[in-house]
Amino acid sequence: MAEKVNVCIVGSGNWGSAIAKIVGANAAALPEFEERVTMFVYEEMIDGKKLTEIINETHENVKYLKGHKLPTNVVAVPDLVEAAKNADILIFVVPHQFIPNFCKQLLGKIKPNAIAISLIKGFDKAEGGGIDLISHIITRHLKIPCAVLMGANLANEVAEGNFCETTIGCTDKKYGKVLRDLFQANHFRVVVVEDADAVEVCGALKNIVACGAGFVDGLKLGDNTKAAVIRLGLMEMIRFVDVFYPGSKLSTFFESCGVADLITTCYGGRNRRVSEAFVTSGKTIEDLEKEMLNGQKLQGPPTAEEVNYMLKNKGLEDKFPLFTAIHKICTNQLKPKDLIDCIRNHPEHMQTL
Ligand SMILES: NC(=O)C1=CN([C@@H]2O[C@H](COP(=O)(O)OP(=O)(O)OC[C@H]3O[C@@H](n4cnc5c(N)ncnc54)[C@H](O)[C@@H]3O)[C@@H](O)[C@H]2O)C=CC1
Ligand SMILES: O=C(CO)COP(=O)(O)O
Repeated sequence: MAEKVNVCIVGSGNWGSAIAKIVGANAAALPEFEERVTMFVYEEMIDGKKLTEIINETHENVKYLKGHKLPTNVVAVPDLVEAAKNADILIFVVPHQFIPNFCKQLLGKIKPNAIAISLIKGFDKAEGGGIDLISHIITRHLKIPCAVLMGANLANEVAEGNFCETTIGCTDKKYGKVLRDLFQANHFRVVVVEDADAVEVCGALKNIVACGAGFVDGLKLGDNTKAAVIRLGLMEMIRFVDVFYPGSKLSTFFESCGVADLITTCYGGRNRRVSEAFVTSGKTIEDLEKEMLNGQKLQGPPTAEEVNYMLKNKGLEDKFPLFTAIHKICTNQLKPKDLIDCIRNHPEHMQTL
């Protein structure tokens, strides 16, 4: 690591902006970091003015995190390579569907000894019928190590300064300290574990379950049904990690990235909210995303699609009936009311005595 560690935040949406509050404050306060933090902002016009200019003048991301001041040492940069080129630590925090394109743009343009950390929840479809973890895509394209940070971290609540926990998954212990220093705050407590793949998979999969929780809310089936969906979702998450990421630890599910993130997203997240409206309004998920989220992006429906792509290819759809039903509801192959029939005879109910 450089004498003064340079940090770049790649992304400036709802979570990107909330984490910029913490990272910016830590970079300003801690001697190991360079004070100036660059933040790549996907440029757009807001009432005739560039978003980067608004952020640099008012220190507020008025579109994605209204009402919160960013530290003045966080500098919005509209050019991705310009923002990232001097960074020793690259924090990736963009909706997951954009990451392959970002990696292409950064290839050969960053410091060769930089490290990355991904806050992105989602997968990408891989050739051969499987899926890729976002951190693996970053490492493969940019040839740098990539840790992950996932947890029960609804961005607006983190920005408010309400207490929460998070999990950093980092296979190389030597980066654990600098990453914890960069993210830890009084209200944002970091636990570092080595089981990085499982941490990342938890973060991605819970967004699918949150859609199921939203359907249950929209159908007004009550809290017991929602608890069943959350429990079966957790069991499918554990089975998924068991099947596709063997060697991972069950204990990882008890970190913030596991059960805690599953709960918070199934009660307070965007995926839940839009999925509820999908049932009650009869509109499409794409239309509701535009109407309700003002440019923010849903991760659950595309993640359900990516997971289904792999399960279908491997003939495993029936082993994951909840994930499968949620994907089929999102894509109108099933009606929301069919959800319960799909999970009534879940493999979890078939345990022999
Ligand atoms: N918002 C939250 O509460 C949390 C989000 N996350 C995860 O963090 C990741 C990023 O989420 P958010 O920061 O909330 O993003 P967001 O949902 O607010 O998405 C908007 C961002 O996408 C950018 N964008 C839109 N179109 C684009 C394009 N064509 N190319 C590149 N960028 C484009 C926008 O400029 C904006 O920065 C996601 O994987 C999400 O699951 C994780 C924890 C909490
Ligand atoms: O990941 C999140 C909380 O940890 C945010 O979930 P949503 O994208 O559903 O809002």
